[in-house]
Amino acid sequence: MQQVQHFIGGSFQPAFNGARFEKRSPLDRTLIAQIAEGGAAEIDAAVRAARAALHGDWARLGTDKRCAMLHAVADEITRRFDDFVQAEEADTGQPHHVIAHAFVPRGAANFKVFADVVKNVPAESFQLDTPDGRGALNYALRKPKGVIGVICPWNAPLLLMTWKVGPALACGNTVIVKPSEETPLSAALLGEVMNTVGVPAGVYNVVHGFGPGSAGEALTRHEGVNAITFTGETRTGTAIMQAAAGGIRDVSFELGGKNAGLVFADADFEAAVDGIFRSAFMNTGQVCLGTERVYVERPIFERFVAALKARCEAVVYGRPQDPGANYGPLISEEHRRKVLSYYAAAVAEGATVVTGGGVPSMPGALAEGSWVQPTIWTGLPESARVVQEEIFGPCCHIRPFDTEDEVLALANANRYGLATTIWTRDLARAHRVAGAIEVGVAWVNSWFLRDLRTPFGGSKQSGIGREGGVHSLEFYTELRNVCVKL
Ligand SMILES: NC(=O)C1=CN([C@@H]2O[C@H](COP(=O)(O)OP(=O)(O)OC[C@H]3O[C@@H](n4cnc5c(N)ncnc54)[C@H](O)[C@@H]3O)[C@@H](O)[C@H]2O)C=CC1
Ligand SMILES: O=C(O)/C=C/C=C(\O)C(=O)O
Repeated sequence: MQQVQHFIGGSFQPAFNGARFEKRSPLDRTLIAQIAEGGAAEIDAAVRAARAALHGDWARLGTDKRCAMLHAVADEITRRFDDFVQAEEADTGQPHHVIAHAFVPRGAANFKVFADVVKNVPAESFQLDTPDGRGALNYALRKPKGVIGVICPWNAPLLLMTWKVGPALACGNTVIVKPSEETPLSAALLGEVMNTVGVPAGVYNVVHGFGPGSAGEALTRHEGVNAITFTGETRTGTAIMQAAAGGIRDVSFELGGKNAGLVFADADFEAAVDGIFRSAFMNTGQVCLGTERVYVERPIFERFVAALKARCEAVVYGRPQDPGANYGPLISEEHRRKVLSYYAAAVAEGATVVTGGGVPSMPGALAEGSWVQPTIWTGLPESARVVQEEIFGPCCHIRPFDTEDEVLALANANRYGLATTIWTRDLARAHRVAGAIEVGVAWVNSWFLRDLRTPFGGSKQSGIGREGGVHSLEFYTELRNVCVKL
Protein backbone atom coordinates (compact mmCIF):
# COMPACT_ATOMS: atom_id res chain seq x y z
CA MET A 1 0.00 0.00 0.00
CA GLN A 2 1.48 3.33 -1.08
CA GLN A 3 1.80 5.87 1.76
CA VAL A 4 1.74 9.48 0.51
CA GLN A 5 3.19 12.11 2.79
CA HIS A 6 3.31 15.89 2.89
CA PHE A 7 6.38 17.54 1.34
CA ILE A 8 7.48 20.35 3.61
CA GLY A 9 10.85 22.09 3.66
CA GLY A 10 12.32 19.55 1.22
CA SER A 11 11.39 16.43 3.15
CA PHE A 12 8.50 14.01 3.13
CA GLN A 13 6.62 14.08 6.42
CA PRO A 14 3.66 12.17 7.89
CA ALA A 15 0.61 14.04 9.21
CA PHE A 16 1.57 15.77 12.47
CA ASN A 17 -1.36 14.14 14.27
CA GLY A 18 -1.10 10.86 12.35
CA ALA A 19 -4.36 11.44 10.41
CA ARG A 20 -4.68 9.77 7.03
CA PHE A 21 -7.33 9.40 4.37
CA GLU A 22 -7.85 6.81 1.64
CA LYS A 23 -7.42 7.19 -2.07
CA ARG A 24 -9.50 4.68 -3.99
CA SER A 25 -9.31 3.93 -7.71
CA PRO A 26 -12.17 5.40 -9.75
CA LEU A 27 -11.91 2.29 -11.95
CA ASP A 28 -12.97 -0.28 -9.37
CA ARG A 29 -12.81 1.32 -5.88
CA THR A 30 -9.68 -0.59 -4.85
CA LEU A 31 -7.60 1.15 -2.20
CA ILE A 32 -4.50 2.47 -3.92
CA ALA A 33 -2.92 4.77 -1.32
CA GLN A 34 -3.19 6.23 2.13
CA ILE A 35 -2.62 9.95 2.24
CA ALA A 36 -1.39 12.11 5.12
CA GLU A 37 -4.19 14.47 6.08
CA GLY A 38 -2.96 17.95 6.88
CA GLY A 39 -4.51 20.90 8.64
CA ALA A 40 -3.51 24.20 10.19
CA ALA A 41 -0.31 22.81 11.81
CA GLU A 42 1.13 21.45 8.56
CA ILE A 43 0.16 24.59 6.67
CA ASP A 44 1.91 26.68 9.30
CA ALA A 45 5.07 24.56 8.99
CA ALA A 46 4.92 24.84 5.20
CA VAL A 47 4.49 28.62 5.35
CA ARG A 48 7.54 28.91 7.62
CA ALA A 49 9.60 26.74 5.26
CA ALA A 50 8.40 28.67 2.20
CA ARG A 51 9.11 32.03 3.81
CA ALA A 52 12.62 30.98 4.87
CA ALA A 53 13.35 29.75 1.34
CA LEU A 54 12.06 32.98 -0.17
CA HIS A 55 14.83 34.93 1.49
CA GLY A 56 17.49 32.21 1.32
CA ASP A 57 19.25 30.27 -1.43
CA TRP A 58 16.33 30.65 -3.80
CA ALA A 59 16.57 34.45 -3.76
CA ARG A 60 20.35 34.31 -4.14
CA LEU A 61 20.21 32.11 -7.25
CA GLY A 62 19.33 34.95 -9.61
CA THR A 63 17.09 34.71 -12.65
CA ASP A 64 19.39 32.76 -14.98
CA LYS A 65 20.19 29.98 -12.55
CA ARG A 66 16.63 29.82 -11.29
CA CYS A 67 15.28 29.44 -14.82
CA ALA A 68 17.95 26.86 -15.69
CA MET A 69 16.83 24.91 -12.63
CA LEU A 70 13.23 24.97 -13.84
CA HIS A 71 14.38 23.59 -17.20
CA ALA A 72 16.06 20.80 -15.21
CA VAL A 73 12.75 20.17 -13.39
CA ALA A 74 11.05 19.82 -16.78
CA ASP A 75 13.77 17.45 -17.99
CA GLU A 76 13.41 15.34 -14.86
CA ILE A 77 9.63 15.14 -15.34
CA THR A 78 10.34 13.92 -18.86
CA ARG A 79 12.92 11.41 -17.59
CA ARG A 80 10.36 10.11 -15.10
CA PHE A 81 7.56 10.29 -17.66
CA ASP A 82 6.33 6.76 -16.96
CA ASP A 83 6.10 7.41 -13.21
CA PHE A 84 3.99 10.52 -13.79
CA VAL A 85 1.77 8.73 -16.31
CA GLN A 86 1.29 5.90 -13.84
CA ALA A 87 0.45 8.31 -11.00
CA GLU A 88 -2.10 10.21 -13.07
CA GLU A 89 -3.64 7.01 -14.43
CA ALA A 90 -3.95 5.61 -10.90
CA ASP A 91 -5.52 8.81 -9.57
CA THR A 92 -7.93 9.55 -12.42
CA GLY A 93 -8.44 6.26 -14.31
CA GLN A 94 -8.34 8.19 -17.59
CA PRO A 95 -7.14 6.58 -20.86
CA HIS A 96 -3.42 6.26 -21.40
CA HIS A 97 -3.41 8.38 -24.57
CA VAL A 98 -5.04 11.38 -22.81
CA ILE A 99 -2.56 11.31 -19.96
CA ALA A 100 0.54 10.47 -21.98
CA HIS A 101 -0.12 12.80 -24.92
CA ALA A 102 -2.03 15.71 -23.40
CA PHE A 103 -1.56 15.99 -19.66
CA VAL A 104 1.92 14.84 -18.59
CA PRO A 105 3.84 16.60 -21.41
CA ARG A 106 2.17 19.84 -20.26
CA GLY A 107 3.65 19.22 -16.80
CA ALA A 108 7.11 19.64 -18.30
CA ALA A 109 6.15 22.42 -20.72
CA ASN A 110 4.68 24.54 -17.92
CA PHE A 111 8.15 24.84 -16.35
CA LYS A 112 10.06 25.47 -19.59
CA VAL A 113 7.73 28.04 -21.07
CA PHE A 114 7.55 30.23 -17.99
CA ALA A 115 11.29 30.01 -17.34
CA ASP A 116 11.76 31.38 -20.86
CA VAL A 117 9.07 34.04 -20.50
CA VAL A 118 10.62 35.38 -17.30
CA LYS A 119 14.08 35.55 -18.86
CA ASN A 120 12.84 37.40 -21.93
CA VAL A 121 10.33 39.95 -20.70
CA PRO A 122 11.74 43.46 -20.99
CA ALA A 123 11.39 45.99 -18.18
CA GLU A 124 9.15 49.01 -18.70
CA SER A 125 10.97 52.38 -18.63
CA PHE A 126 10.09 56.05 -19.16
CA GLN A 127 12.24 59.14 -19.43
CA LEU A 128 10.76 62.15 -17.65
CA ASP A 129 11.59 65.79 -18.41
CA THR A 130 12.36 67.89 -15.31
CA PRO A 131 12.54 71.71 -14.89
CA ASP A 132 16.36 71.64 -14.50
CA GLY A 133 16.63 69.99 -17.90
CA ARG A 134 18.52 66.97 -16.57
CA GLY A 135 15.49 64.69 -16.49
CA ALA A 136 14.73 61.51 -14.65
CA LEU A 137 14.59 57.87 -15.59
CA ASN A 138 11.81 55.56 -14.44
CA TYR A 139 12.08 51.83 -14.67
CA ALA A 140 9.96 49.01 -13.28
CA LEU A 141 11.39 46.06 -11.38
CA ARG A 142 9.46 42.84 -11.09
CA LYS A 143 9.67 41.41 -7.56
CA PRO A 144 8.33 38.02 -6.49
CA LYS A 145 5.03 38.37 -4.68
CA GLY A 146 6.15 36.02 -1.88
CA VAL A 147 4.61 32.78 -0.66
CA ILE A 148 1.90 31.62 -3.07
CA GLY A 149 -0.92 29.26 -2.10
CA VAL A 150 -1.80 26.96 -5.01
CA ILE A 151 -5.12 25.11 -4.69
CA CYS A 152 -5.87 22.56 -7.38
CA PRO A 153 -8.73 20.41 -8.70
CA TRP A 154 -8.67 16.75 -9.73
CA ASN A 155 -9.51 16.73 -13.41
CA ALA A 156 -6.03 17.27 -14.88
CA PRO A 157 -3.91 17.26 -11.73
CA LEU A 158 -0.32 17.65 -12.97
CA LEU A 159 -1.22 19.98 -15.84
CA LEU A 160 -3.31 22.34 -13.72
CA MET A 161 -0.90 22.36 -10.76
CA THR A 162 2.24 23.04 -12.80
CA TRP A 163 0.39 25.69 -14.82
CA LYS A 164 0.57 27.69 -11.59
CA VAL A 165 3.71 26.33 -9.91
CA GLY A 166 5.80 26.87 -13.09
CA PRO A 167 5.26 30.64 -13.40
CA ALA A 168 5.18 31.17 -9.62
CA LEU A 169 8.66 29.66 -9.23
CA ALA A 170 10.00 31.26 -12.42
CA CYS A 171 9.13 34.63 -10.89
CA GLY A 172 11.11 33.79 -7.73
CA ASN A 173 8.21 32.97 -5.41
CA THR A 174 7.88 29.92 -3.21
CA VAL A 175 4.73 27.80 -3.19
CA ILE A 176 2.51 25.68 -1.01
CA VAL A 177 0.36 23.33 -3.05
CA LYS A 178 -2.86 21.83 -1.77
CA PRO A 179 -3.69 19.17 -4.36
CA SER A 180 -7.20 17.85 -4.66
CA GLU A 181 -7.92 15.12 -2.12
CA GLU A 182 -8.97 13.01 -5.13
CA THR A 183 -5.60 13.24 -6.91
CA PRO A 184 -2.63 13.52 -4.54
CA LEU A 185 -0.05 11.37 -6.36
CA SER A 186 1.63 13.57 -8.96
CA ALA A 187 2.07 16.53 -6.56
CA ALA A 188 3.96 14.17 -4.24
CA LEU A 189 6.06 12.85 -7.11
CA LEU A 190 6.99 16.39 -8.06
CA GLY A 191 8.55 16.74 -4.59
CA GLU A 192 10.97 13.94 -5.48
CA VAL A 193 11.78 15.73 -8.74
CA MET A 194 12.51 18.98 -6.89
CA ASN A 195 14.96 17.22 -4.57
CA THR A 196 16.68 15.35 -7.42
CA VAL A 197 17.23 18.60 -9.30
CA GLY A 198 18.43 20.45 -6.20
CA VAL A 199 15.66 23.02 -5.88
CA PRO A 200 16.30 24.53 -2.42
CA ALA A 201 14.25 23.13 0.46
CA GLY A 202 11.05 25.07 1.12
CA VAL A 203 10.62 26.39 -2.43
CA TYR A 204 8.01 23.74 -3.31
CA ASN A 205 5.80 22.41 -0.52
CA VAL A 206 2.78 20.12 -0.63
CA VAL A 207 0.19 19.72 2.11
CA HIS A 208 -2.52 17.14 1.44
CA GLY A 209 -6.03 17.33 2.82
CA PHE A 210 -9.51 18.60 2.14
CA GLY A 211 -11.09 22.04 1.66
CA PRO A 212 -13.33 23.56 4.35
CA GLY A 213 -12.02 23.05 7.90
CA SER A 214 -8.92 21.33 6.54
CA ALA A 215 -5.64 22.09 4.72
CA GLY A 216 -7.34 24.08 1.94
CA GLU A 217 -9.08 26.54 4.18
CA ALA A 218 -6.05 26.80 6.50
CA LEU A 219 -3.90 27.74 3.51
CA THR A 220 -6.29 30.48 2.40
CA ARG A 221 -6.52 31.93 5.91
CA HIS A 222 -2.81 31.88 6.82
CA GLU A 223 -1.50 35.42 7.03
CA GLY A 224 1.93 34.32 5.81
CA VAL A 225 0.50 33.49 2.39
CA ASN A 226 0.80 36.50 0.09
CA ALA A 227 -1.48 35.43 -2.77
CA ILE A 228 -3.72 32.54 -3.71
CA THR A 229 -4.15 30.97 -7.11
CA PHE A 230 -7.04 28.57 -7.43
CA THR A 231 -8.66 26.35 -10.02
CA GLY A 232 -11.95 24.76 -9.12
CA GLU A 233 -15.63 25.36 -8.62
CA THR A 234 -17.10 28.85 -8.64
CA ARG A 235 -18.69 28.23 -5.23
CA THR A 236 -15.29 27.32 -3.74
CA GLY A 237 -13.84 30.45 -5.35
CA THR A 238 -16.38 32.53 -3.44
CA ALA A 239 -15.26 31.00 -0.12
CA ILE A 240 -11.58 31.48 -0.96
CA MET A 241 -12.14 35.09 -1.97
CA GLN A 242 -13.75 35.78 1.39
CA ALA A 243 -10.78 34.19 3.19
CA ALA A 244 -8.29 36.14 1.05
CA ALA A 245 -9.98 39.41 2.00
CA GLY A 246 -8.34 39.01 5.42
CA GLY A 247 -4.92 40.57 4.91
CA ILE A 248 -5.97 41.94 1.46
CA ARG A 249 -4.36 39.07 -0.48
CA ASP A 250 -4.50 38.89 -4.25
CA VAL A 251 -6.35 36.02 -5.97
CA SER A 252 -6.25 34.46 -9.43
CA PHE A 253 -9.22 32.21 -10.17
CA GLU A 254 -9.94 29.72 -12.94
CA LEU A 255 -13.47 28.56 -12.19
CA GLY A 256 -16.37 26.70 -13.73
CA GLY A 257 -17.82 26.86 -17.20
CA LYS A 258 -20.94 25.98 -19.18
CA ASN A 259 -19.31 26.36 -22.53
CA ALA A 260 -21.18 26.68 -25.80
CA GLY A 261 -20.06 25.03 -29.05
CA LEU A 262 -21.37 26.73 -32.21
CA VAL A 263 -21.57 24.73 -35.43
CA PHE A 264 -22.54 26.60 -38.60
CA ALA A 265 -23.89 24.75 -41.64
CA ASP A 266 -20.84 25.66 -43.75
CA ALA A 267 -18.40 23.99 -41.30
CA ASP A 268 -16.17 21.09 -42.29
CA PHE A 269 -18.73 18.55 -41.05
CA GLU A 270 -16.40 15.73 -40.03
CA ALA A 271 -13.96 18.11 -38.33
CA ALA A 272 -16.81 19.74 -36.41
CA VAL A 273 -18.22 16.41 -35.24
CA ASP A 274 -14.77 15.33 -34.13
CA GLY A 275 -14.05 18.65 -32.39
CA ILE A 276 -17.38 18.74 -30.55
CA PHE A 277 -17.04 15.07 -29.62
CA ARG A 278 -13.62 15.70 -28.05
CA SER A 279 -14.74 18.89 -26.34
CA ALA A 280 -17.79 17.26 -24.77
CA PHE A 281 -16.46 13.81 -23.93
CA MET A 282 -12.65 13.89 -23.52
CA ASN A 283 -11.58 13.03 -19.96
CA THR A 284 -15.17 11.79 -19.47
CA GLY A 285 -16.37 15.37 -19.83
CA GLN A 286 -14.35 16.52 -16.83
CA VAL A 287 -12.68 19.45 -18.55
CA CYS A 288 -13.45 23.01 -17.56
CA LEU A 289 -13.10 24.05 -21.21
CA GLY A 290 -15.48 21.33 -22.33
CA THR A 291 -18.70 21.87 -24.27
CA GLU A 292 -21.99 21.11 -22.51
CA ARG A 293 -24.21 23.30 -24.76
CA VAL A 294 -24.05 22.64 -28.49
CA TYR A 295 -25.85 24.86 -31.01
CA VAL A 296 -26.05 23.54 -34.57
CA GLU A 297 -27.40 25.47 -37.58
CA ARG A 298 -30.73 23.92 -38.60
CA PRO A 299 -29.86 22.52 -42.08
CA ILE A 300 -27.29 20.13 -40.57
CA PHE A 301 -28.91 19.59 -37.17
CA GLU A 302 -30.33 16.08 -37.62
CA ARG A 303 -27.21 14.81 -39.41
CA PHE A 304 -24.95 16.31 -36.74
CA VAL A 305 -26.90 14.77 -33.84
CA ALA A 306 -26.80 11.36 -35.55
CA ALA A 307 -23.04 11.60 -36.15
CA LEU A 308 -22.29 12.63 -32.56
CA LYS A 309 -24.55 9.85 -31.27
CA ALA A 310 -22.59 7.31 -33.35
CA ARG A 311 -19.31 8.56 -31.88
CA CYS A 312 -20.67 8.25 -28.33
CA GLU A 313 -21.92 4.75 -28.93
CA ALA A 314 -18.50 3.68 -30.23
CA VAL A 315 -16.51 4.54 -27.09
CA VAL A 316 -14.54 1.69 -25.56
CA TYR A 317 -14.73 1.65 -21.77
CA GLY A 318 -11.74 0.25 -19.92
CA ARG A 319 -8.67 0.61 -17.76
CA PRO A 320 -5.99 3.05 -18.99
CA GLN A 321 -3.77 0.16 -20.09
CA ASP A 322 -6.48 -1.91 -21.84
CA PRO A 323 -5.72 -2.07 -25.58
CA GLY A 324 -8.21 0.09 -27.46
CA ALA A 325 -9.81 1.60 -24.33
CA ASN A 326 -10.55 5.27 -24.93
CA TYR A 327 -13.06 6.16 -22.25
CA GLY A 328 -12.57 6.21 -18.47
CA PRO A 329 -14.71 6.59 -15.36
CA LEU A 330 -15.68 9.73 -13.47
CA ILE A 331 -13.32 10.68 -10.67
CA SER A 332 -15.40 9.37 -7.76
CA GLU A 333 -18.66 7.86 -6.64
CA GLU A 334 -19.64 11.25 -5.20
CA HIS A 335 -19.13 12.93 -8.56
CA ARG A 336 -21.04 10.13 -10.31
CA ARG A 337 -24.01 10.74 -8.00
CA LYS A 338 -23.92 14.41 -9.01
CA VAL A 339 -23.72 13.65 -12.75
CA LEU A 340 -26.46 11.00 -12.55
CA SER A 341 -28.69 13.46 -10.69
CA TYR A 342 -28.42 15.73 -13.74
CA TYR A 343 -29.17 12.77 -16.04
CA ALA A 344 -32.38 12.27 -14.03
CA ALA A 345 -33.15 16.00 -14.03
CA ALA A 346 -32.86 16.13 -17.82
CA VAL A 347 -35.52 13.42 -18.17
CA ALA A 348 -37.72 15.09 -15.57
CA GLU A 349 -37.45 18.35 -17.51
CA GLY A 350 -38.65 16.64 -20.69
CA ALA A 351 -35.41 16.00 -22.62
CA THR A 352 -35.19 13.59 -25.50
CA VAL A 353 -32.33 11.26 -24.56
CA VAL A 354 -30.54 10.72 -27.86
CA THR A 355 -28.02 8.34 -26.33
CA GLY A 356 -26.76 7.28 -22.92
CA GLY A 357 -28.39 8.62 -19.80
CA GLY A 358 -27.27 5.90 -17.44
CA VAL A 359 -24.54 3.58 -16.24
CA PRO A 360 -22.83 1.08 -18.58
CA SER A 361 -22.69 -2.56 -17.64
CA MET A 362 -19.06 -3.23 -16.68
CA PRO A 363 -17.41 -6.65 -16.22
CA GLY A 364 -15.92 -8.02 -13.00
CA ALA A 365 -14.29 -5.58 -10.58
CA LEU A 366 -14.94 -2.65 -12.94
CA ALA A 367 -18.61 -2.85 -11.97
CA GLU A 368 -17.56 -1.10 -8.74
CA GLY A 369 -16.11 1.90 -10.61
CA SER A 370 -17.63 5.33 -11.27
CA TRP A 371 -18.68 4.72 -14.87
CA VAL A 372 -21.37 6.64 -16.70
CA GLN A 373 -22.49 6.63 -20.31
CA PRO A 374 -21.72 9.54 -22.61
CA THR A 375 -25.04 11.27 -22.98
CA ILE A 376 -26.73 13.58 -25.50
CA TRP A 377 -30.03 15.39 -24.98
CA THR A 378 -32.18 17.46 -27.30
CA GLY A 379 -35.49 19.26 -26.92
CA LEU A 380 -34.95 21.18 -23.69
CA PRO A 381 -35.73 24.88 -23.17
CA GLU A 382 -32.75 27.10 -22.38
CA SER A 383 -34.10 27.53 -18.84
CA ALA A 384 -33.58 23.80 -18.05
CA ARG A 385 -31.07 23.12 -15.27
CA VAL A 386 -28.95 20.84 -17.45
CA VAL A 387 -28.67 23.63 -20.02
CA GLN A 388 -27.77 26.30 -17.47
CA GLU A 389 -25.70 24.59 -14.76
CA GLU A 390 -22.19 23.15 -15.00
CA ILE A 391 -22.41 19.35 -14.78
CA PHE A 392 -18.73 18.50 -15.40
CA GLY A 393 -19.64 15.16 -16.91
CA PRO A 394 -19.77 13.48 -20.34
CA CYS A 395 -22.95 15.07 -21.61
CA CYS A 396 -24.31 17.84 -23.77
CA HIS A 397 -27.59 19.33 -24.91
CA ILE A 398 -27.89 20.07 -28.65
CA ARG A 399 -30.25 22.71 -30.01
CA PRO A 400 -30.81 23.97 -33.56
CA PHE A 401 -30.49 27.66 -34.48
CA ASP A 402 -31.34 29.75 -37.54
CA THR A 403 -29.32 32.98 -37.38
CA GLU A 404 -25.99 34.25 -36.10
CA ASP A 405 -27.67 36.80 -33.82
CA GLU A 406 -29.89 34.11 -32.35
CA VAL A 407 -27.00 31.76 -31.56
CA LEU A 408 -24.93 34.56 -30.03
CA ALA A 409 -27.82 35.48 -27.74
CA LEU A 410 -28.22 31.83 -26.73
CA ALA A 411 -24.51 31.31 -26.13
CA ASN A 412 -24.20 34.45 -24.01
CA ALA A 413 -27.26 33.76 -21.86
CA ASN A 414 -25.31 32.05 -19.11
CA ARG A 415 -23.60 33.14 -15.89
CA TYR A 416 -20.33 31.50 -16.96
CA GLY A 417 -17.97 32.77 -19.66
CA LEU A 418 -14.96 30.50 -19.90
CA ALA A 419 -14.52 29.13 -23.43
CA THR A 420 -16.19 28.45 -26.74
CA THR A 421 -15.50 26.47 -29.89
CA ILE A 422 -16.84 27.86 -33.19
CA TRP A 423 -17.04 25.79 -36.39
CA THR A 424 -17.40 27.56 -39.74
CA ARG A 425 -15.56 28.02 -43.04
CA ASP A 426 -16.62 31.69 -43.20
CA LEU A 427 -13.65 33.49 -41.64
CA ALA A 428 -15.37 36.86 -41.45
CA ARG A 429 -18.12 35.26 -39.42
CA ALA A 430 -15.58 33.40 -37.28
CA HIS A 431 -13.89 36.67 -36.30
CA ARG A 432 -17.25 38.40 -35.71
CA VAL A 433 -18.60 35.63 -33.49
CA ALA A 434 -15.33 35.19 -31.58
CA GLY A 435 -15.41 38.93 -30.86
CA ALA A 436 -19.03 38.95 -29.71
CA ILE A 437 -19.16 35.89 -27.51
CA GLU A 438 -18.61 36.56 -23.80
CA VAL A 439 -15.72 34.23 -22.94
CA GLY A 440 -12.05 34.31 -22.02
CA VAL A 441 -10.98 31.78 -24.66
CA ALA A 442 -12.52 31.37 -28.14
CA TRP A 443 -11.36 28.56 -30.44
CA VAL A 444 -12.24 28.60 -34.14
CA ASN A 445 -12.24 25.26 -35.97
CA SER A 446 -10.32 23.78 -33.05
CA TRP A 447 -10.59 23.10 -29.35
CA PHE A 448 -8.02 22.96 -26.53
CA LEU A 449 -5.26 24.04 -28.91
CA ARG A 450 -3.04 25.71 -26.33
CA ASP A 451 -0.27 28.24 -26.84
CA LEU A 452 1.03 28.87 -23.34
CA ARG A 453 2.06 32.44 -24.18
CA THR A 454 -1.56 33.52 -24.63
CA PRO A 455 -3.94 34.89 -21.97
CA PHE A 456 -6.02 32.14 -20.37
CA GLY A 457 -8.92 32.55 -17.97
CA GLY A 458 -12.63 33.14 -17.71
CA SER A 459 -15.00 36.05 -17.81
CA LYS A 460 -18.25 36.46 -15.84
CA GLN A 461 -18.39 33.80 -13.09
CA SER A 462 -15.67 31.69 -14.75
CA GLY A 463 -12.79 33.44 -13.09
CA ILE A 464 -10.76 36.43 -12.09
CA GLY A 465 -7.62 37.42 -13.94
CA ARG A 466 -5.65 35.84 -16.74
CA GLU A 467 -2.64 33.55 -16.59
CA GLY A 468 -0.36 32.49 -19.44
CA GLY A 469 2.74 34.16 -20.91
CA VAL A 470 3.37 37.64 -19.53
CA HIS A 471 -0.11 37.63 -17.97
CA SER A 472 1.11 35.13 -15.40
CA LEU A 473 3.83 37.60 -14.44
CA GLU A 474 1.15 40.19 -13.65
CA PHE A 475 -0.15 37.91 -10.93
CA TYR A 476 3.06 36.32 -9.66
CA THR A 477 5.12 39.52 -9.35
CA GLU A 478 4.83 42.95 -7.77
CA LEU A 479 5.95 45.81 -9.96
CA ARG A 480 8.16 48.35 -8.26
CA ASN A 481 8.83 51.63 -10.05
CA VAL A 482 12.27 53.16 -9.52
CA CYS A 483 12.55 56.87 -10.37
CA VAL A 484 16.15 58.13 -10.72
CA LYS A 485 16.77 61.87 -10.95
CA LEU A 486 19.60 62.40 -13.40
N1 LIG B 1 -11.42 27.38 -15.25
C1 LIG B 1 -10.53 26.41 -15.28
O1 LIG B 1 -9.46 26.52 -15.83
C2 LIG B 1 -10.84 25.10 -14.61
C3 LIG B 1 -11.91 24.97 -13.72
N2 LIG B 1 -12.19 23.77 -13.13
C4 LIG B 1 -13.36 23.65 -12.27
O2 LIG B 1 -13.06 22.81 -11.17
C5 LIG B 1 -14.22 22.12 -10.72
C6 LIG B 1 -13.89 20.66 -10.47
O3 LIG B 1 -12.86 20.54 -9.57
P1 LIG B 1 -13.11 20.25 -8.01
O4 LIG B 1 -11.85 19.68 -7.49
O5 LIG B 1 -14.38 19.51 -7.81
O6 LIG B 1 -13.34 21.71 -7.47
P2 LIG B 1 -13.46 22.16 -5.94
O7 LIG B 1 -13.69 23.62 -5.99
O8 LIG B 1 -14.43 21.31 -5.21
O9 LIG B 1 -12.05 21.82 -5.31
C7 LIG B 1 -10.86 22.36 -5.81
C8 LIG B 1 -9.83 22.42 -4.71
O10 LIG B 1 -10.26 23.35 -3.72
C9 LIG B 1 -10.17 22.75 -2.44
N3 LIG B 1 -11.19 23.40 -1.61
C10 LIG B 1 -12.50 23.12 -1.54
N4 LIG B 1 -13.12 23.97 -0.68
C11 LIG B 1 -12.17 24.81 -0.21
C12 LIG B 1 -12.18 25.92 0.70
N5 LIG B 1 -13.30 26.34 1.29
N6 LIG B 1 -11.02 26.55 0.94
C13 LIG B 1 -9.88 26.17 0.32
N7 LIG B 1 -9.80 25.12 -0.52
C14 LIG B 1 -10.94 24.46 -0.80
C15 LIG B 1 -10.38 21.28 -2.69
O11 LIG B 1 -9.88 20.51 -1.63
C16 LIG B 1 -9.60 21.10 -3.98
O12 LIG B 1 -8.21 20.99 -3.73
C17 LIG B 1 -15.22 22.31 -11.83
O13 LIG B 1 -16.19 23.24 -11.42
C18 LIG B 1 -14.43 22.90 -12.97
O14 LIG B 1 -15.12 23.71 -13.84
C19 LIG B 1 -11.40 22.69 -13.36
C20 LIG B 1 -10.33 22.77 -14.22
C21 LIG B 1 -9.98 23.97 -14.93
O1 LIG C 1 -4.52 24.32 -20.62
C1 LIG C 1 -4.74 24.81 -19.51
O2 LIG C 1 -3.95 25.60 -18.99
C2 LIG C 1 -5.94 24.41 -18.78
C3 LIG C 1 -6.55 23.29 -19.12
C4 LIG C 1 -7.69 22.83 -18.42
C5 LIG C 1 -7.97 21.54 -18.34
O3 LIG C 1 -7.19 20.62 -18.84
C6 LIG C 1 -9.13 21.01 -17.69
O4 LIG C 1 -9.90 21.73 -17.08
O5 LIG C 1 -9.30 19.81 -17.76
